[in-house]
This record gives sequence, structure tokens and C-alpha cells, in this order.
Amino acid sequence: MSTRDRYEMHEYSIDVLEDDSDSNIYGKGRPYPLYPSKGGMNPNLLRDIIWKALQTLSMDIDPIPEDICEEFGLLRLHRAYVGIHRPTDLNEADLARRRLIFDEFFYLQLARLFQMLEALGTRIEKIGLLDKFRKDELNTVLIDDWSNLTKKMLKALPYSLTPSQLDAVSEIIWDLKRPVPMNRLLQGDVGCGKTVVAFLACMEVIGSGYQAAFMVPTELLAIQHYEHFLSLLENMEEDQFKPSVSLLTGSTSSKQARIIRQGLQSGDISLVIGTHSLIADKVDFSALRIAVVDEQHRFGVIQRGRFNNKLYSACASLRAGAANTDGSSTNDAYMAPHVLALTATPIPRTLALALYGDMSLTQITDVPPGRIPVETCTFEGNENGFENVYQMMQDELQKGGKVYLVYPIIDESEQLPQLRAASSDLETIACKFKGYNCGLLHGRMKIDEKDEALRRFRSGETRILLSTQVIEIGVDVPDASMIVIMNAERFGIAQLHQLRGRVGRGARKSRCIFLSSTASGLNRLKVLEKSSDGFYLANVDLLHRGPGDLLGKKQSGHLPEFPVARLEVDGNILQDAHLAALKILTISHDLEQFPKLKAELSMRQPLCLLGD
Ligand SMILES: Nc1ncnc2c1ncn2[C@@H]1O[C@H](COP(=O)(O)OP(=O)(O)OP(=O)(O)O)[C@@H](O)[C@H]1O
Repeated sequence: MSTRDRYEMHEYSIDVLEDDSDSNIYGKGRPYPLYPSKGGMNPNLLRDIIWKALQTLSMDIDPIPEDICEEFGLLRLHRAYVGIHRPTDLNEADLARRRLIFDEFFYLQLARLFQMLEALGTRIEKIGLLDKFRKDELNTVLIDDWSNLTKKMLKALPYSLTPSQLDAVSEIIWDLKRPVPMNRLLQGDVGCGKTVVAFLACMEVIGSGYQAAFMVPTELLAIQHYEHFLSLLENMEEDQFKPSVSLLTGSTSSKQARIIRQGLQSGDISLVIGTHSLIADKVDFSALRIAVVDEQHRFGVIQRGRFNNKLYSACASLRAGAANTDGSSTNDAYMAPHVLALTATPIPRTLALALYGDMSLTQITDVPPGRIPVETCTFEGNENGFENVYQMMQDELQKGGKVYLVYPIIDESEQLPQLRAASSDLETIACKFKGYNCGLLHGRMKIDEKDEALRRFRSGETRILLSTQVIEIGVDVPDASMIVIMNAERFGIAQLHQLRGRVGRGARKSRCIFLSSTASGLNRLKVLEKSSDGFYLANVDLLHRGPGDLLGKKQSGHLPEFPVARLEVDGNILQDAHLAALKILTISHDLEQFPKLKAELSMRQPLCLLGD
């Protein structure tokens, strides 16, 4: 380690060889592991203890069947343990490491798929589900046999769908028609138009006489989607076909919430849009067929698990009831609802597989026509930098544009004097831009205040909106044309890309400015100037900051610790682990044929329904 003008050694360990004939294995040019000196324990002592333990280890400890190991080129577990601690050469050490990484991924995939299968009712559903995972071609079948209601909504849209949106709808509708519950992730970059695809999927099930639920992470987004859906219904011809839709959030009055719950139970309401209030115990559906989970990565695993549990247990009890009365327990009316999850965080493939190994993937790869790429600049947030930005804002406002200013905090903090704060900056900005009204939006405001702030910005009553990250998720004001992010060094690259996606959503040329309070933060931000490809940027984030920063705390908490594997670089092994898990479950859905594997799995991952 270099310290100013000299080098220092920290925490070193030296093995001294007596002479060339020294029988110490560490002297024979073989690689050997370095152990940490945790808790003051001498690494050499640890090495000896591990070596003694290895000598007593049974050869027959591998729960993974031999043919699977052979097929995927894996060392047997005993050899892997020996190979990682006492490799004869680097190749053996690498193979041993590969096997240990494989195990970390394999048990995760096996648990996800096993839980999924356990939750499904019939054997046909289980076979269908495994088939979908194994055969890629079964995930991309497009059909144009859409219900009348879906076609009517399509006609009512103020624009034509892009080719990729059309494919996504066709793929989803094909899946909706199968006798197996769909579990699909709809992924697409910011502003590509995922919402309308999900609306059309809801219309398809409503057209067949079922209900749909649309769960979003914030009340603001719930209101936005609700109003958007109502406006699409307004454009539809023939009143009698229009489905009834309701909004249910934490702010819905208790009287109104009761009426909505009754409507859902009786089947009078066909679509409900809401926040996690939708998973409250009191909410029951008469015939729920699809659950859409928007911005899926914003929900913690517990909330999503609860949602899934609710869906599965409701249909299981209906099925049981039917079996008691007429024995038709395989009737598809009692099938678990389809789940369509939407996400705008472009999750790199490896991570997607680790997180959503149990989901099929639909991707929207294009953006609506007429969009102009957002021009991106980074500045140091010193006096000069701010003067530049204020001038650019002035120009934008004079041309009739609307500007978001995004802050890392609401109020100034003595502990963090370098951070600009939304609330505290309101007066300064209002003084600087006298001819234009300013609004404020942050998480501590009541929902009707937030909604009002956004409504005023949307209508143009306010032209500058000072906000915190609350706008990051899904806020859609198509004619907003400039966004300035203060203290941009505080945000992850993927998050900044999401924030940038709040502009450039219409036909107006838009700009995004990142202000960094330190010159050293600028370099990291420059990558955003060069690329607007969300997938590329998410990979950059994954490589530099790891999955925790890319996904946020809630979701990365959903990922187990991987002591050996690194998601950033071990994607191929993860893919193999996924295939191996599918293979095992295809042979034995309940793992009864693999008792050792089942025992190992239950030690590593609790075998309960997701989220319990
Ligand atoms: N095919 C299309 N042509 C023109 N405009 C479209 C099209 N599809 C969607 N839009 C519009 O594009 C905007 C963004 O759509 P939407 O909010 O669904 O995007 P999104 O993918 O959910 O974005 P985000 O991930 O940022 O939430 C909306 O104003 C929507 O009306």
C-alpha cells in the first residue's frame, strides 16, 4: 500500500521455507488460499482447522445428482471443498470455485421455482409452467386474437402502438389464454409506454368477464394511472362496454373504501388501481384474473410475497370449495391469477435471473415515434456552474418550457451543509425567476397536496417544480422539457437515468443537467452524457456499485448474500444453475425423488410461500 512517499505492508503473513526439500505444501509452487484473520484468529490456525475438518469429510456429501454434475461440468462437492482449500493447481482452484458459486445460485433458483410450483394447484399447471421456462419459443408466441373490449381500447388510444408495444400485448394476451397462471416481467426503458400495454392486458381479462387489479408503489402514481385510464375510457365508443374502475389507496375515505371493497366482492368493479392497500386483508375479489404490479422493484419482497400469497390462497380456497360441491377442481375459473410485473429499472440479465428466475420476460425495445434524445450536461455546482444552469433555465422558460429541479433532501441540514434542499431553495428560485410560478413536491406533503402540486405543473400554472426523488417513479408530464439534478453525485447512475426519463416524454426537445458539488464526482456522471441506454447504464452501476445500489435497499435485501459468487461477472454460472434447477423439478415437481436435495434446500432456504 502506498502512503505518501513510501510503501507500507499491512496484515501480512510470511511462510518461510527451510530449503528446496521442504515438504511444506506451500513451497511446491502450488496455489494456496489466504484466510482472513477474523476476530484476531491466526490465519494459519484457521488453515489447520479447515484441513483437519476436510480429512473427516465424507466423500458422499453431494446432494446434487451425479448426472447433473456431469452435464454441467461440475466437480463433486467433496472435491470442490478440497480443491478450494488445497488445490493442486490454479485450474483445480478455479473449478472448485465454480462449483461453490454454482451451489449459491442453484439453491436460490431451485427454491424460487419450487415455491412457485407448490403454489400452483394442478399438475397441468405445473407442467405448463416448467415447459414455459424450458422452451424459449413458448415465451414469444404472438397472437392477434384479442377480445372486442381490448380492440375497442386500442382504437380509443390517441396514438398507434409501436411495433414493440404491439408484440408485448400479443405475447401477454397469448399467455393470458393459457391454462397456466402467467408470471411475467414487462421490462422497458423509461417512458417507453409500458402502462398502456398493461392496461390492454387488463382489458383482455375484463373482456372475458374477470377482474383486474393494478398495484403501484405510490399514491401519486395510482392517481396518475387512474386518471389516465379514465381518459382512455372516455374516448371509447359504446358506453355499455366500458368497465367500471375504482381507485383505492391509503387516503381513500373509510366509507368510500368500504363501497369499493363491496364492489370488488360482488364483481361490480372490474378494475381497481391502488397502492399496497390492495393487499389489505379486508379486500376480496369475486373473480380476479390478473394482478399488475407496477415498478415492481419498488415493492419489498414481503409486500410482493403477500400479494402473491393472497392471490394463490384465495384461488386455492375457491378451488377447494368447488371440489367439495361439484368436483371440478381443475376448472380454470379457479386458477391462480396471472401476474404481470412492470419495471423501468433496466435490470441486467444476470441480476434479472437472480431476482426473477421464476418469471418470463417481455421487453419493449423501442420508444414512441417523434421522441428526441435528451441533451445531457454535467457541471460542477460552483458559482459558475449555477450561473450557467440558471441561464439555461431562463432560456428554456422563455421558450415556453417547464423545468423540474430535483434535490436530495427536503430541508437544509447542518450535518450535510453541501446538500441543496428543495424546501429551503424555494424562495431563492422564486426570486430568481420572478415571472414564473414555482411549485414544491416532496414526500412529507399530504397526498392531495402532492397531487395538486403535480396538477398545477401539468396544467402549466407552475412552470418550475422543486422536488425530491418522489418524481423518479413513473411521473408523466409529457411537455416537461428540462430537469436539473442537484448534488447528482449522491445518486446512483441507474437512478439518475430514471430521473432524466422524466423529460423527453413528448415531442419537445429536452435537456437534463447534472450538478455535482465536487469536481471529483463529475467523471462518474460523464457516462450519462455519452449514453442514454438504460441497460448499458445499469450494467455500469452493477459493476461499480454492486446490486445493492442499483436496486435500492428494499430489493437488494431480497437477494441473499453470495459469499463466493459475484453477480457482476458470474452470469454464465447463474444461467447454468437455472437450467439445472428446471431439470431437477421437471423430473420431480415436489423433489420427492431427491430427498438429499430437498433436505439441503430446506436448510438453505425456508420452504414456505414467497414472502412468508
Ligand atoms: N405508442 C405511443 N405513441 C405515443 N405516445 C405514447 C405511446 N405509448 C405511450 N405513449 C405516451 O408516452 C408517455 C410515457 O408512457 P408511460 O408512462 O406508459 O411510460 P412508462 O414506460 O411507464 O415510463 P416510466 O418507466 O417512466 O414510468 C405517456 O405520456 C404515454 O401516453
